[in-house]
Amino acid sequence: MSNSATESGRDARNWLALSIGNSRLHWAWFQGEVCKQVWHSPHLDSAAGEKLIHGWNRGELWCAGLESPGPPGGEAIAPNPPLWIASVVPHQLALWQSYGRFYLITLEDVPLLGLYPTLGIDRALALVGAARQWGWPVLVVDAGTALTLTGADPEGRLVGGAILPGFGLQLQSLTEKTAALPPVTFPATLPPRWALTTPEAIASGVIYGIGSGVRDFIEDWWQRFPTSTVVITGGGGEMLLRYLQESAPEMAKQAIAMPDLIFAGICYIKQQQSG
Ligand SMILES: Nc1ncnc2c1ncn2[C@@H]1O[C@H](COP(=O)(O)OP(=O)(O)OP(=O)(O)O)[C@@H](O)[C@H]1O
Ligand SMILES: CC(C)(CO)[C@@H](O)C(=O)NCCC(=O)O
Ligand SMILES: [K+]
Repeated sequence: MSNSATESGRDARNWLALSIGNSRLHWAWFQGEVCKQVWHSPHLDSAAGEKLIHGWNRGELWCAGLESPGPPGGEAIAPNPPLWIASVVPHQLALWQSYGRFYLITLEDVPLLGLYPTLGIDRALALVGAARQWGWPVLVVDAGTALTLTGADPEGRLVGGAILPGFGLQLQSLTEKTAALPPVTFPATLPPRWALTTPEAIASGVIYGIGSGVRDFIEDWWQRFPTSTVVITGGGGEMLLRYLQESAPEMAKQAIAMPDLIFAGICYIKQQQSG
């Protein structure tokens, strides 16, 4: 095979996945089924989105001339990549609809039994992404802006789940709705449970509060499905695992961290649709 044929073969297999979350955009660059790179960017305004699409349409390397979004290191990506999108934020979705190779993933595309119509597509995709690797039954804990638990039974039927404010949102709401509580940045390590400063007391309340809640949900899940895999994902996933390692080491050993779980789900759906 000539060099250029190899090149174009590789380029044809290039595609992008975009998961539009409530706080950020999550991007992945794929070649076929191989995820080459994952990165995150802020939500874009329409000018930034149009600039990016304009570049793609002109056949420019997709990240050319843009500071964001673009993969760290700025590796070359083929022009006009198909863009597979999952969104839980309608106004951010509108931006991408003018792009010619735009594919929107909806609940109808997800082969999961017992779905309810307003279930978040991110939750559905995380579930099938986890099951593809670990099988059913499976429980996904996604520590994003909202923290969600989503479980499915041995037949791949949604059992249900729960939604609560995530780490960042809990910290932020305390600051915003009280007079005396200062902004607290997300700590890198577990705070002391019995804190003697205000910032640590806030961090303790939020982290041990969320952590023990999640632990209780997992215990309940294992009562129902003792062999189920538990997968932890989302920006707050590391903190959650740190909590479990300290407070419930046996549980932590059995929990699997998959930071890029949503992309496993998107890749699976794309494959199904591409035949
Ligand atoms: N350095 C950090 N500062 C603040 N929050 C952090 C930090 N690291 C992790 N987090 C936590 O992770 C969350 C971000 O996780 P993730 O990237 O999954 O979600 P997101 O982008 O906020 O959410 P979504 O996907 O819902 O937009 C924050 O809301 C917070 O709970
Ligand atoms: C819960 C979030 C915000 C998590 O990203 C998202 O999945 C969503 O908007 N869900 C819709 C409601 C539901 O899942 O029942
Ligand atoms: K979210």
